[in-house]
Amino acid sequence: MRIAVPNKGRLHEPTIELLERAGLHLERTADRQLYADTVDPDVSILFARAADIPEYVRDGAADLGITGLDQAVESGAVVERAAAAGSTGESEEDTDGDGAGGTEDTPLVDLLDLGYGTCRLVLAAPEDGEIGSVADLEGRTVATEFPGITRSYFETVGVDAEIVTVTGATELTPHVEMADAIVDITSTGTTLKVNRLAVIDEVLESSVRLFARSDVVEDGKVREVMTALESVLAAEDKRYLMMNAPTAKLPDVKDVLPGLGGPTVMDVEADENGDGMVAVHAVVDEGDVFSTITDLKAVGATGILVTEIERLVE
Ligand SMILES: Nc1ncnc2c1ncn2[C@@H]1O[C@H](COP(=O)(O)OP(=O)(O)OP(=O)(O)O)[C@@H](O)[C@H]1O
Ligand SMILES: O=P(O)(O)OC[C@H]1O[C@H](OP(=O)(O)OP(=O)(O)O)[C@H](O)[C@@H]1O
Ligand SMILES: [Mg+2]
Repeated sequence: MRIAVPNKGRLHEPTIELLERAGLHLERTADRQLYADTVDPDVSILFARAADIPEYVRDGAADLGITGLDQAVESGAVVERAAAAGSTGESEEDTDGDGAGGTEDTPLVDLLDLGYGTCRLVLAAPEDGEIGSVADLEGRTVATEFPGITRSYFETVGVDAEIVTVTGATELTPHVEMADAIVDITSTGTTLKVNRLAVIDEVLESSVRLFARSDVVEDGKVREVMTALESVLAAEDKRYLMMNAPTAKLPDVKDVLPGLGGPTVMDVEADENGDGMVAVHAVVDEGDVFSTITDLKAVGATGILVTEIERLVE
């Protein structure tokens, strides 16, 4: 089974890190290699441009792909969100398949939101300029790296604008009379601000997803990879707490722990006075750690350890 992942750009490093944390260690010898084996003999990695990954998956060159939702929609694919159990669910976003000129009806299934590369595709125009709403763009020019999504957006809002395709530095185009507005990615908003551009409308919300072709969604290996990635995401905002407590205080300790299920309790040697002691382990939300520790100390827990969790399979 092959997974296509970004070969460069801002999505490359976090994607490799995620695969590693999921236990799919890459075995590669040189940088810029196009292909890598993993510790699992049945899983290999293809490195491709983020924009090409949807096509690799649709064509069957890869079974899974990791890239931005914006790239999947721009590829012209119909993007379906996976239902919880894995069967294909409803269509998401404005992905009627003709958006970016795609003709084939091969859906891409959005299996998992991987939680990074979070950004918005927005329509923006110079601050204090003539363009204050999308209607002002009738007969005007819009520059973008996403011509398919942009064309589809203008069709939906019923405004006839000319689309100019650029491959980068889109924010510059309104200032050199190439375009009256742009459709581009924003996350912190810094680039728009520096270029004195104001957001007029939101076109698409995006983040990095795990995509599959619909015919491989139920495949056992695909499920395994998905579970491994999910286990990393599930562990991210959890911490593992370990502590000792007098056996007599165990009910109080249990009351304080908002853990996943009940805590694990083990007998340990009695203290110097011969009183019974237990070791208690529990998984708690990262956001609860601070207050939980205060409460645990108050009920007599000692030797409290907090550690990160690599993966959590529920
Ligand atoms: N500022 C941003 N914040 C969050 N996510 C972003 C941002 N810019 C881009 N992305 C996401 O990353 C994807 C790829 O963008 P990136 O610029 O890294 O790749 P690229 O354009 O193919 O690479 P390069 O620009 O080096 O050729 C985008 O499609 C989008 O999903
Ligand atoms: O809202 P911000 O945080 O400022 O991010 C937005 C910028 O990030 C992306 O560019 P990128 O850094 O990928 O450069 P690129 O144009 O070379 O792809 C995007 O094209 C915007 O220009
Ligand atoms: Mg970029």
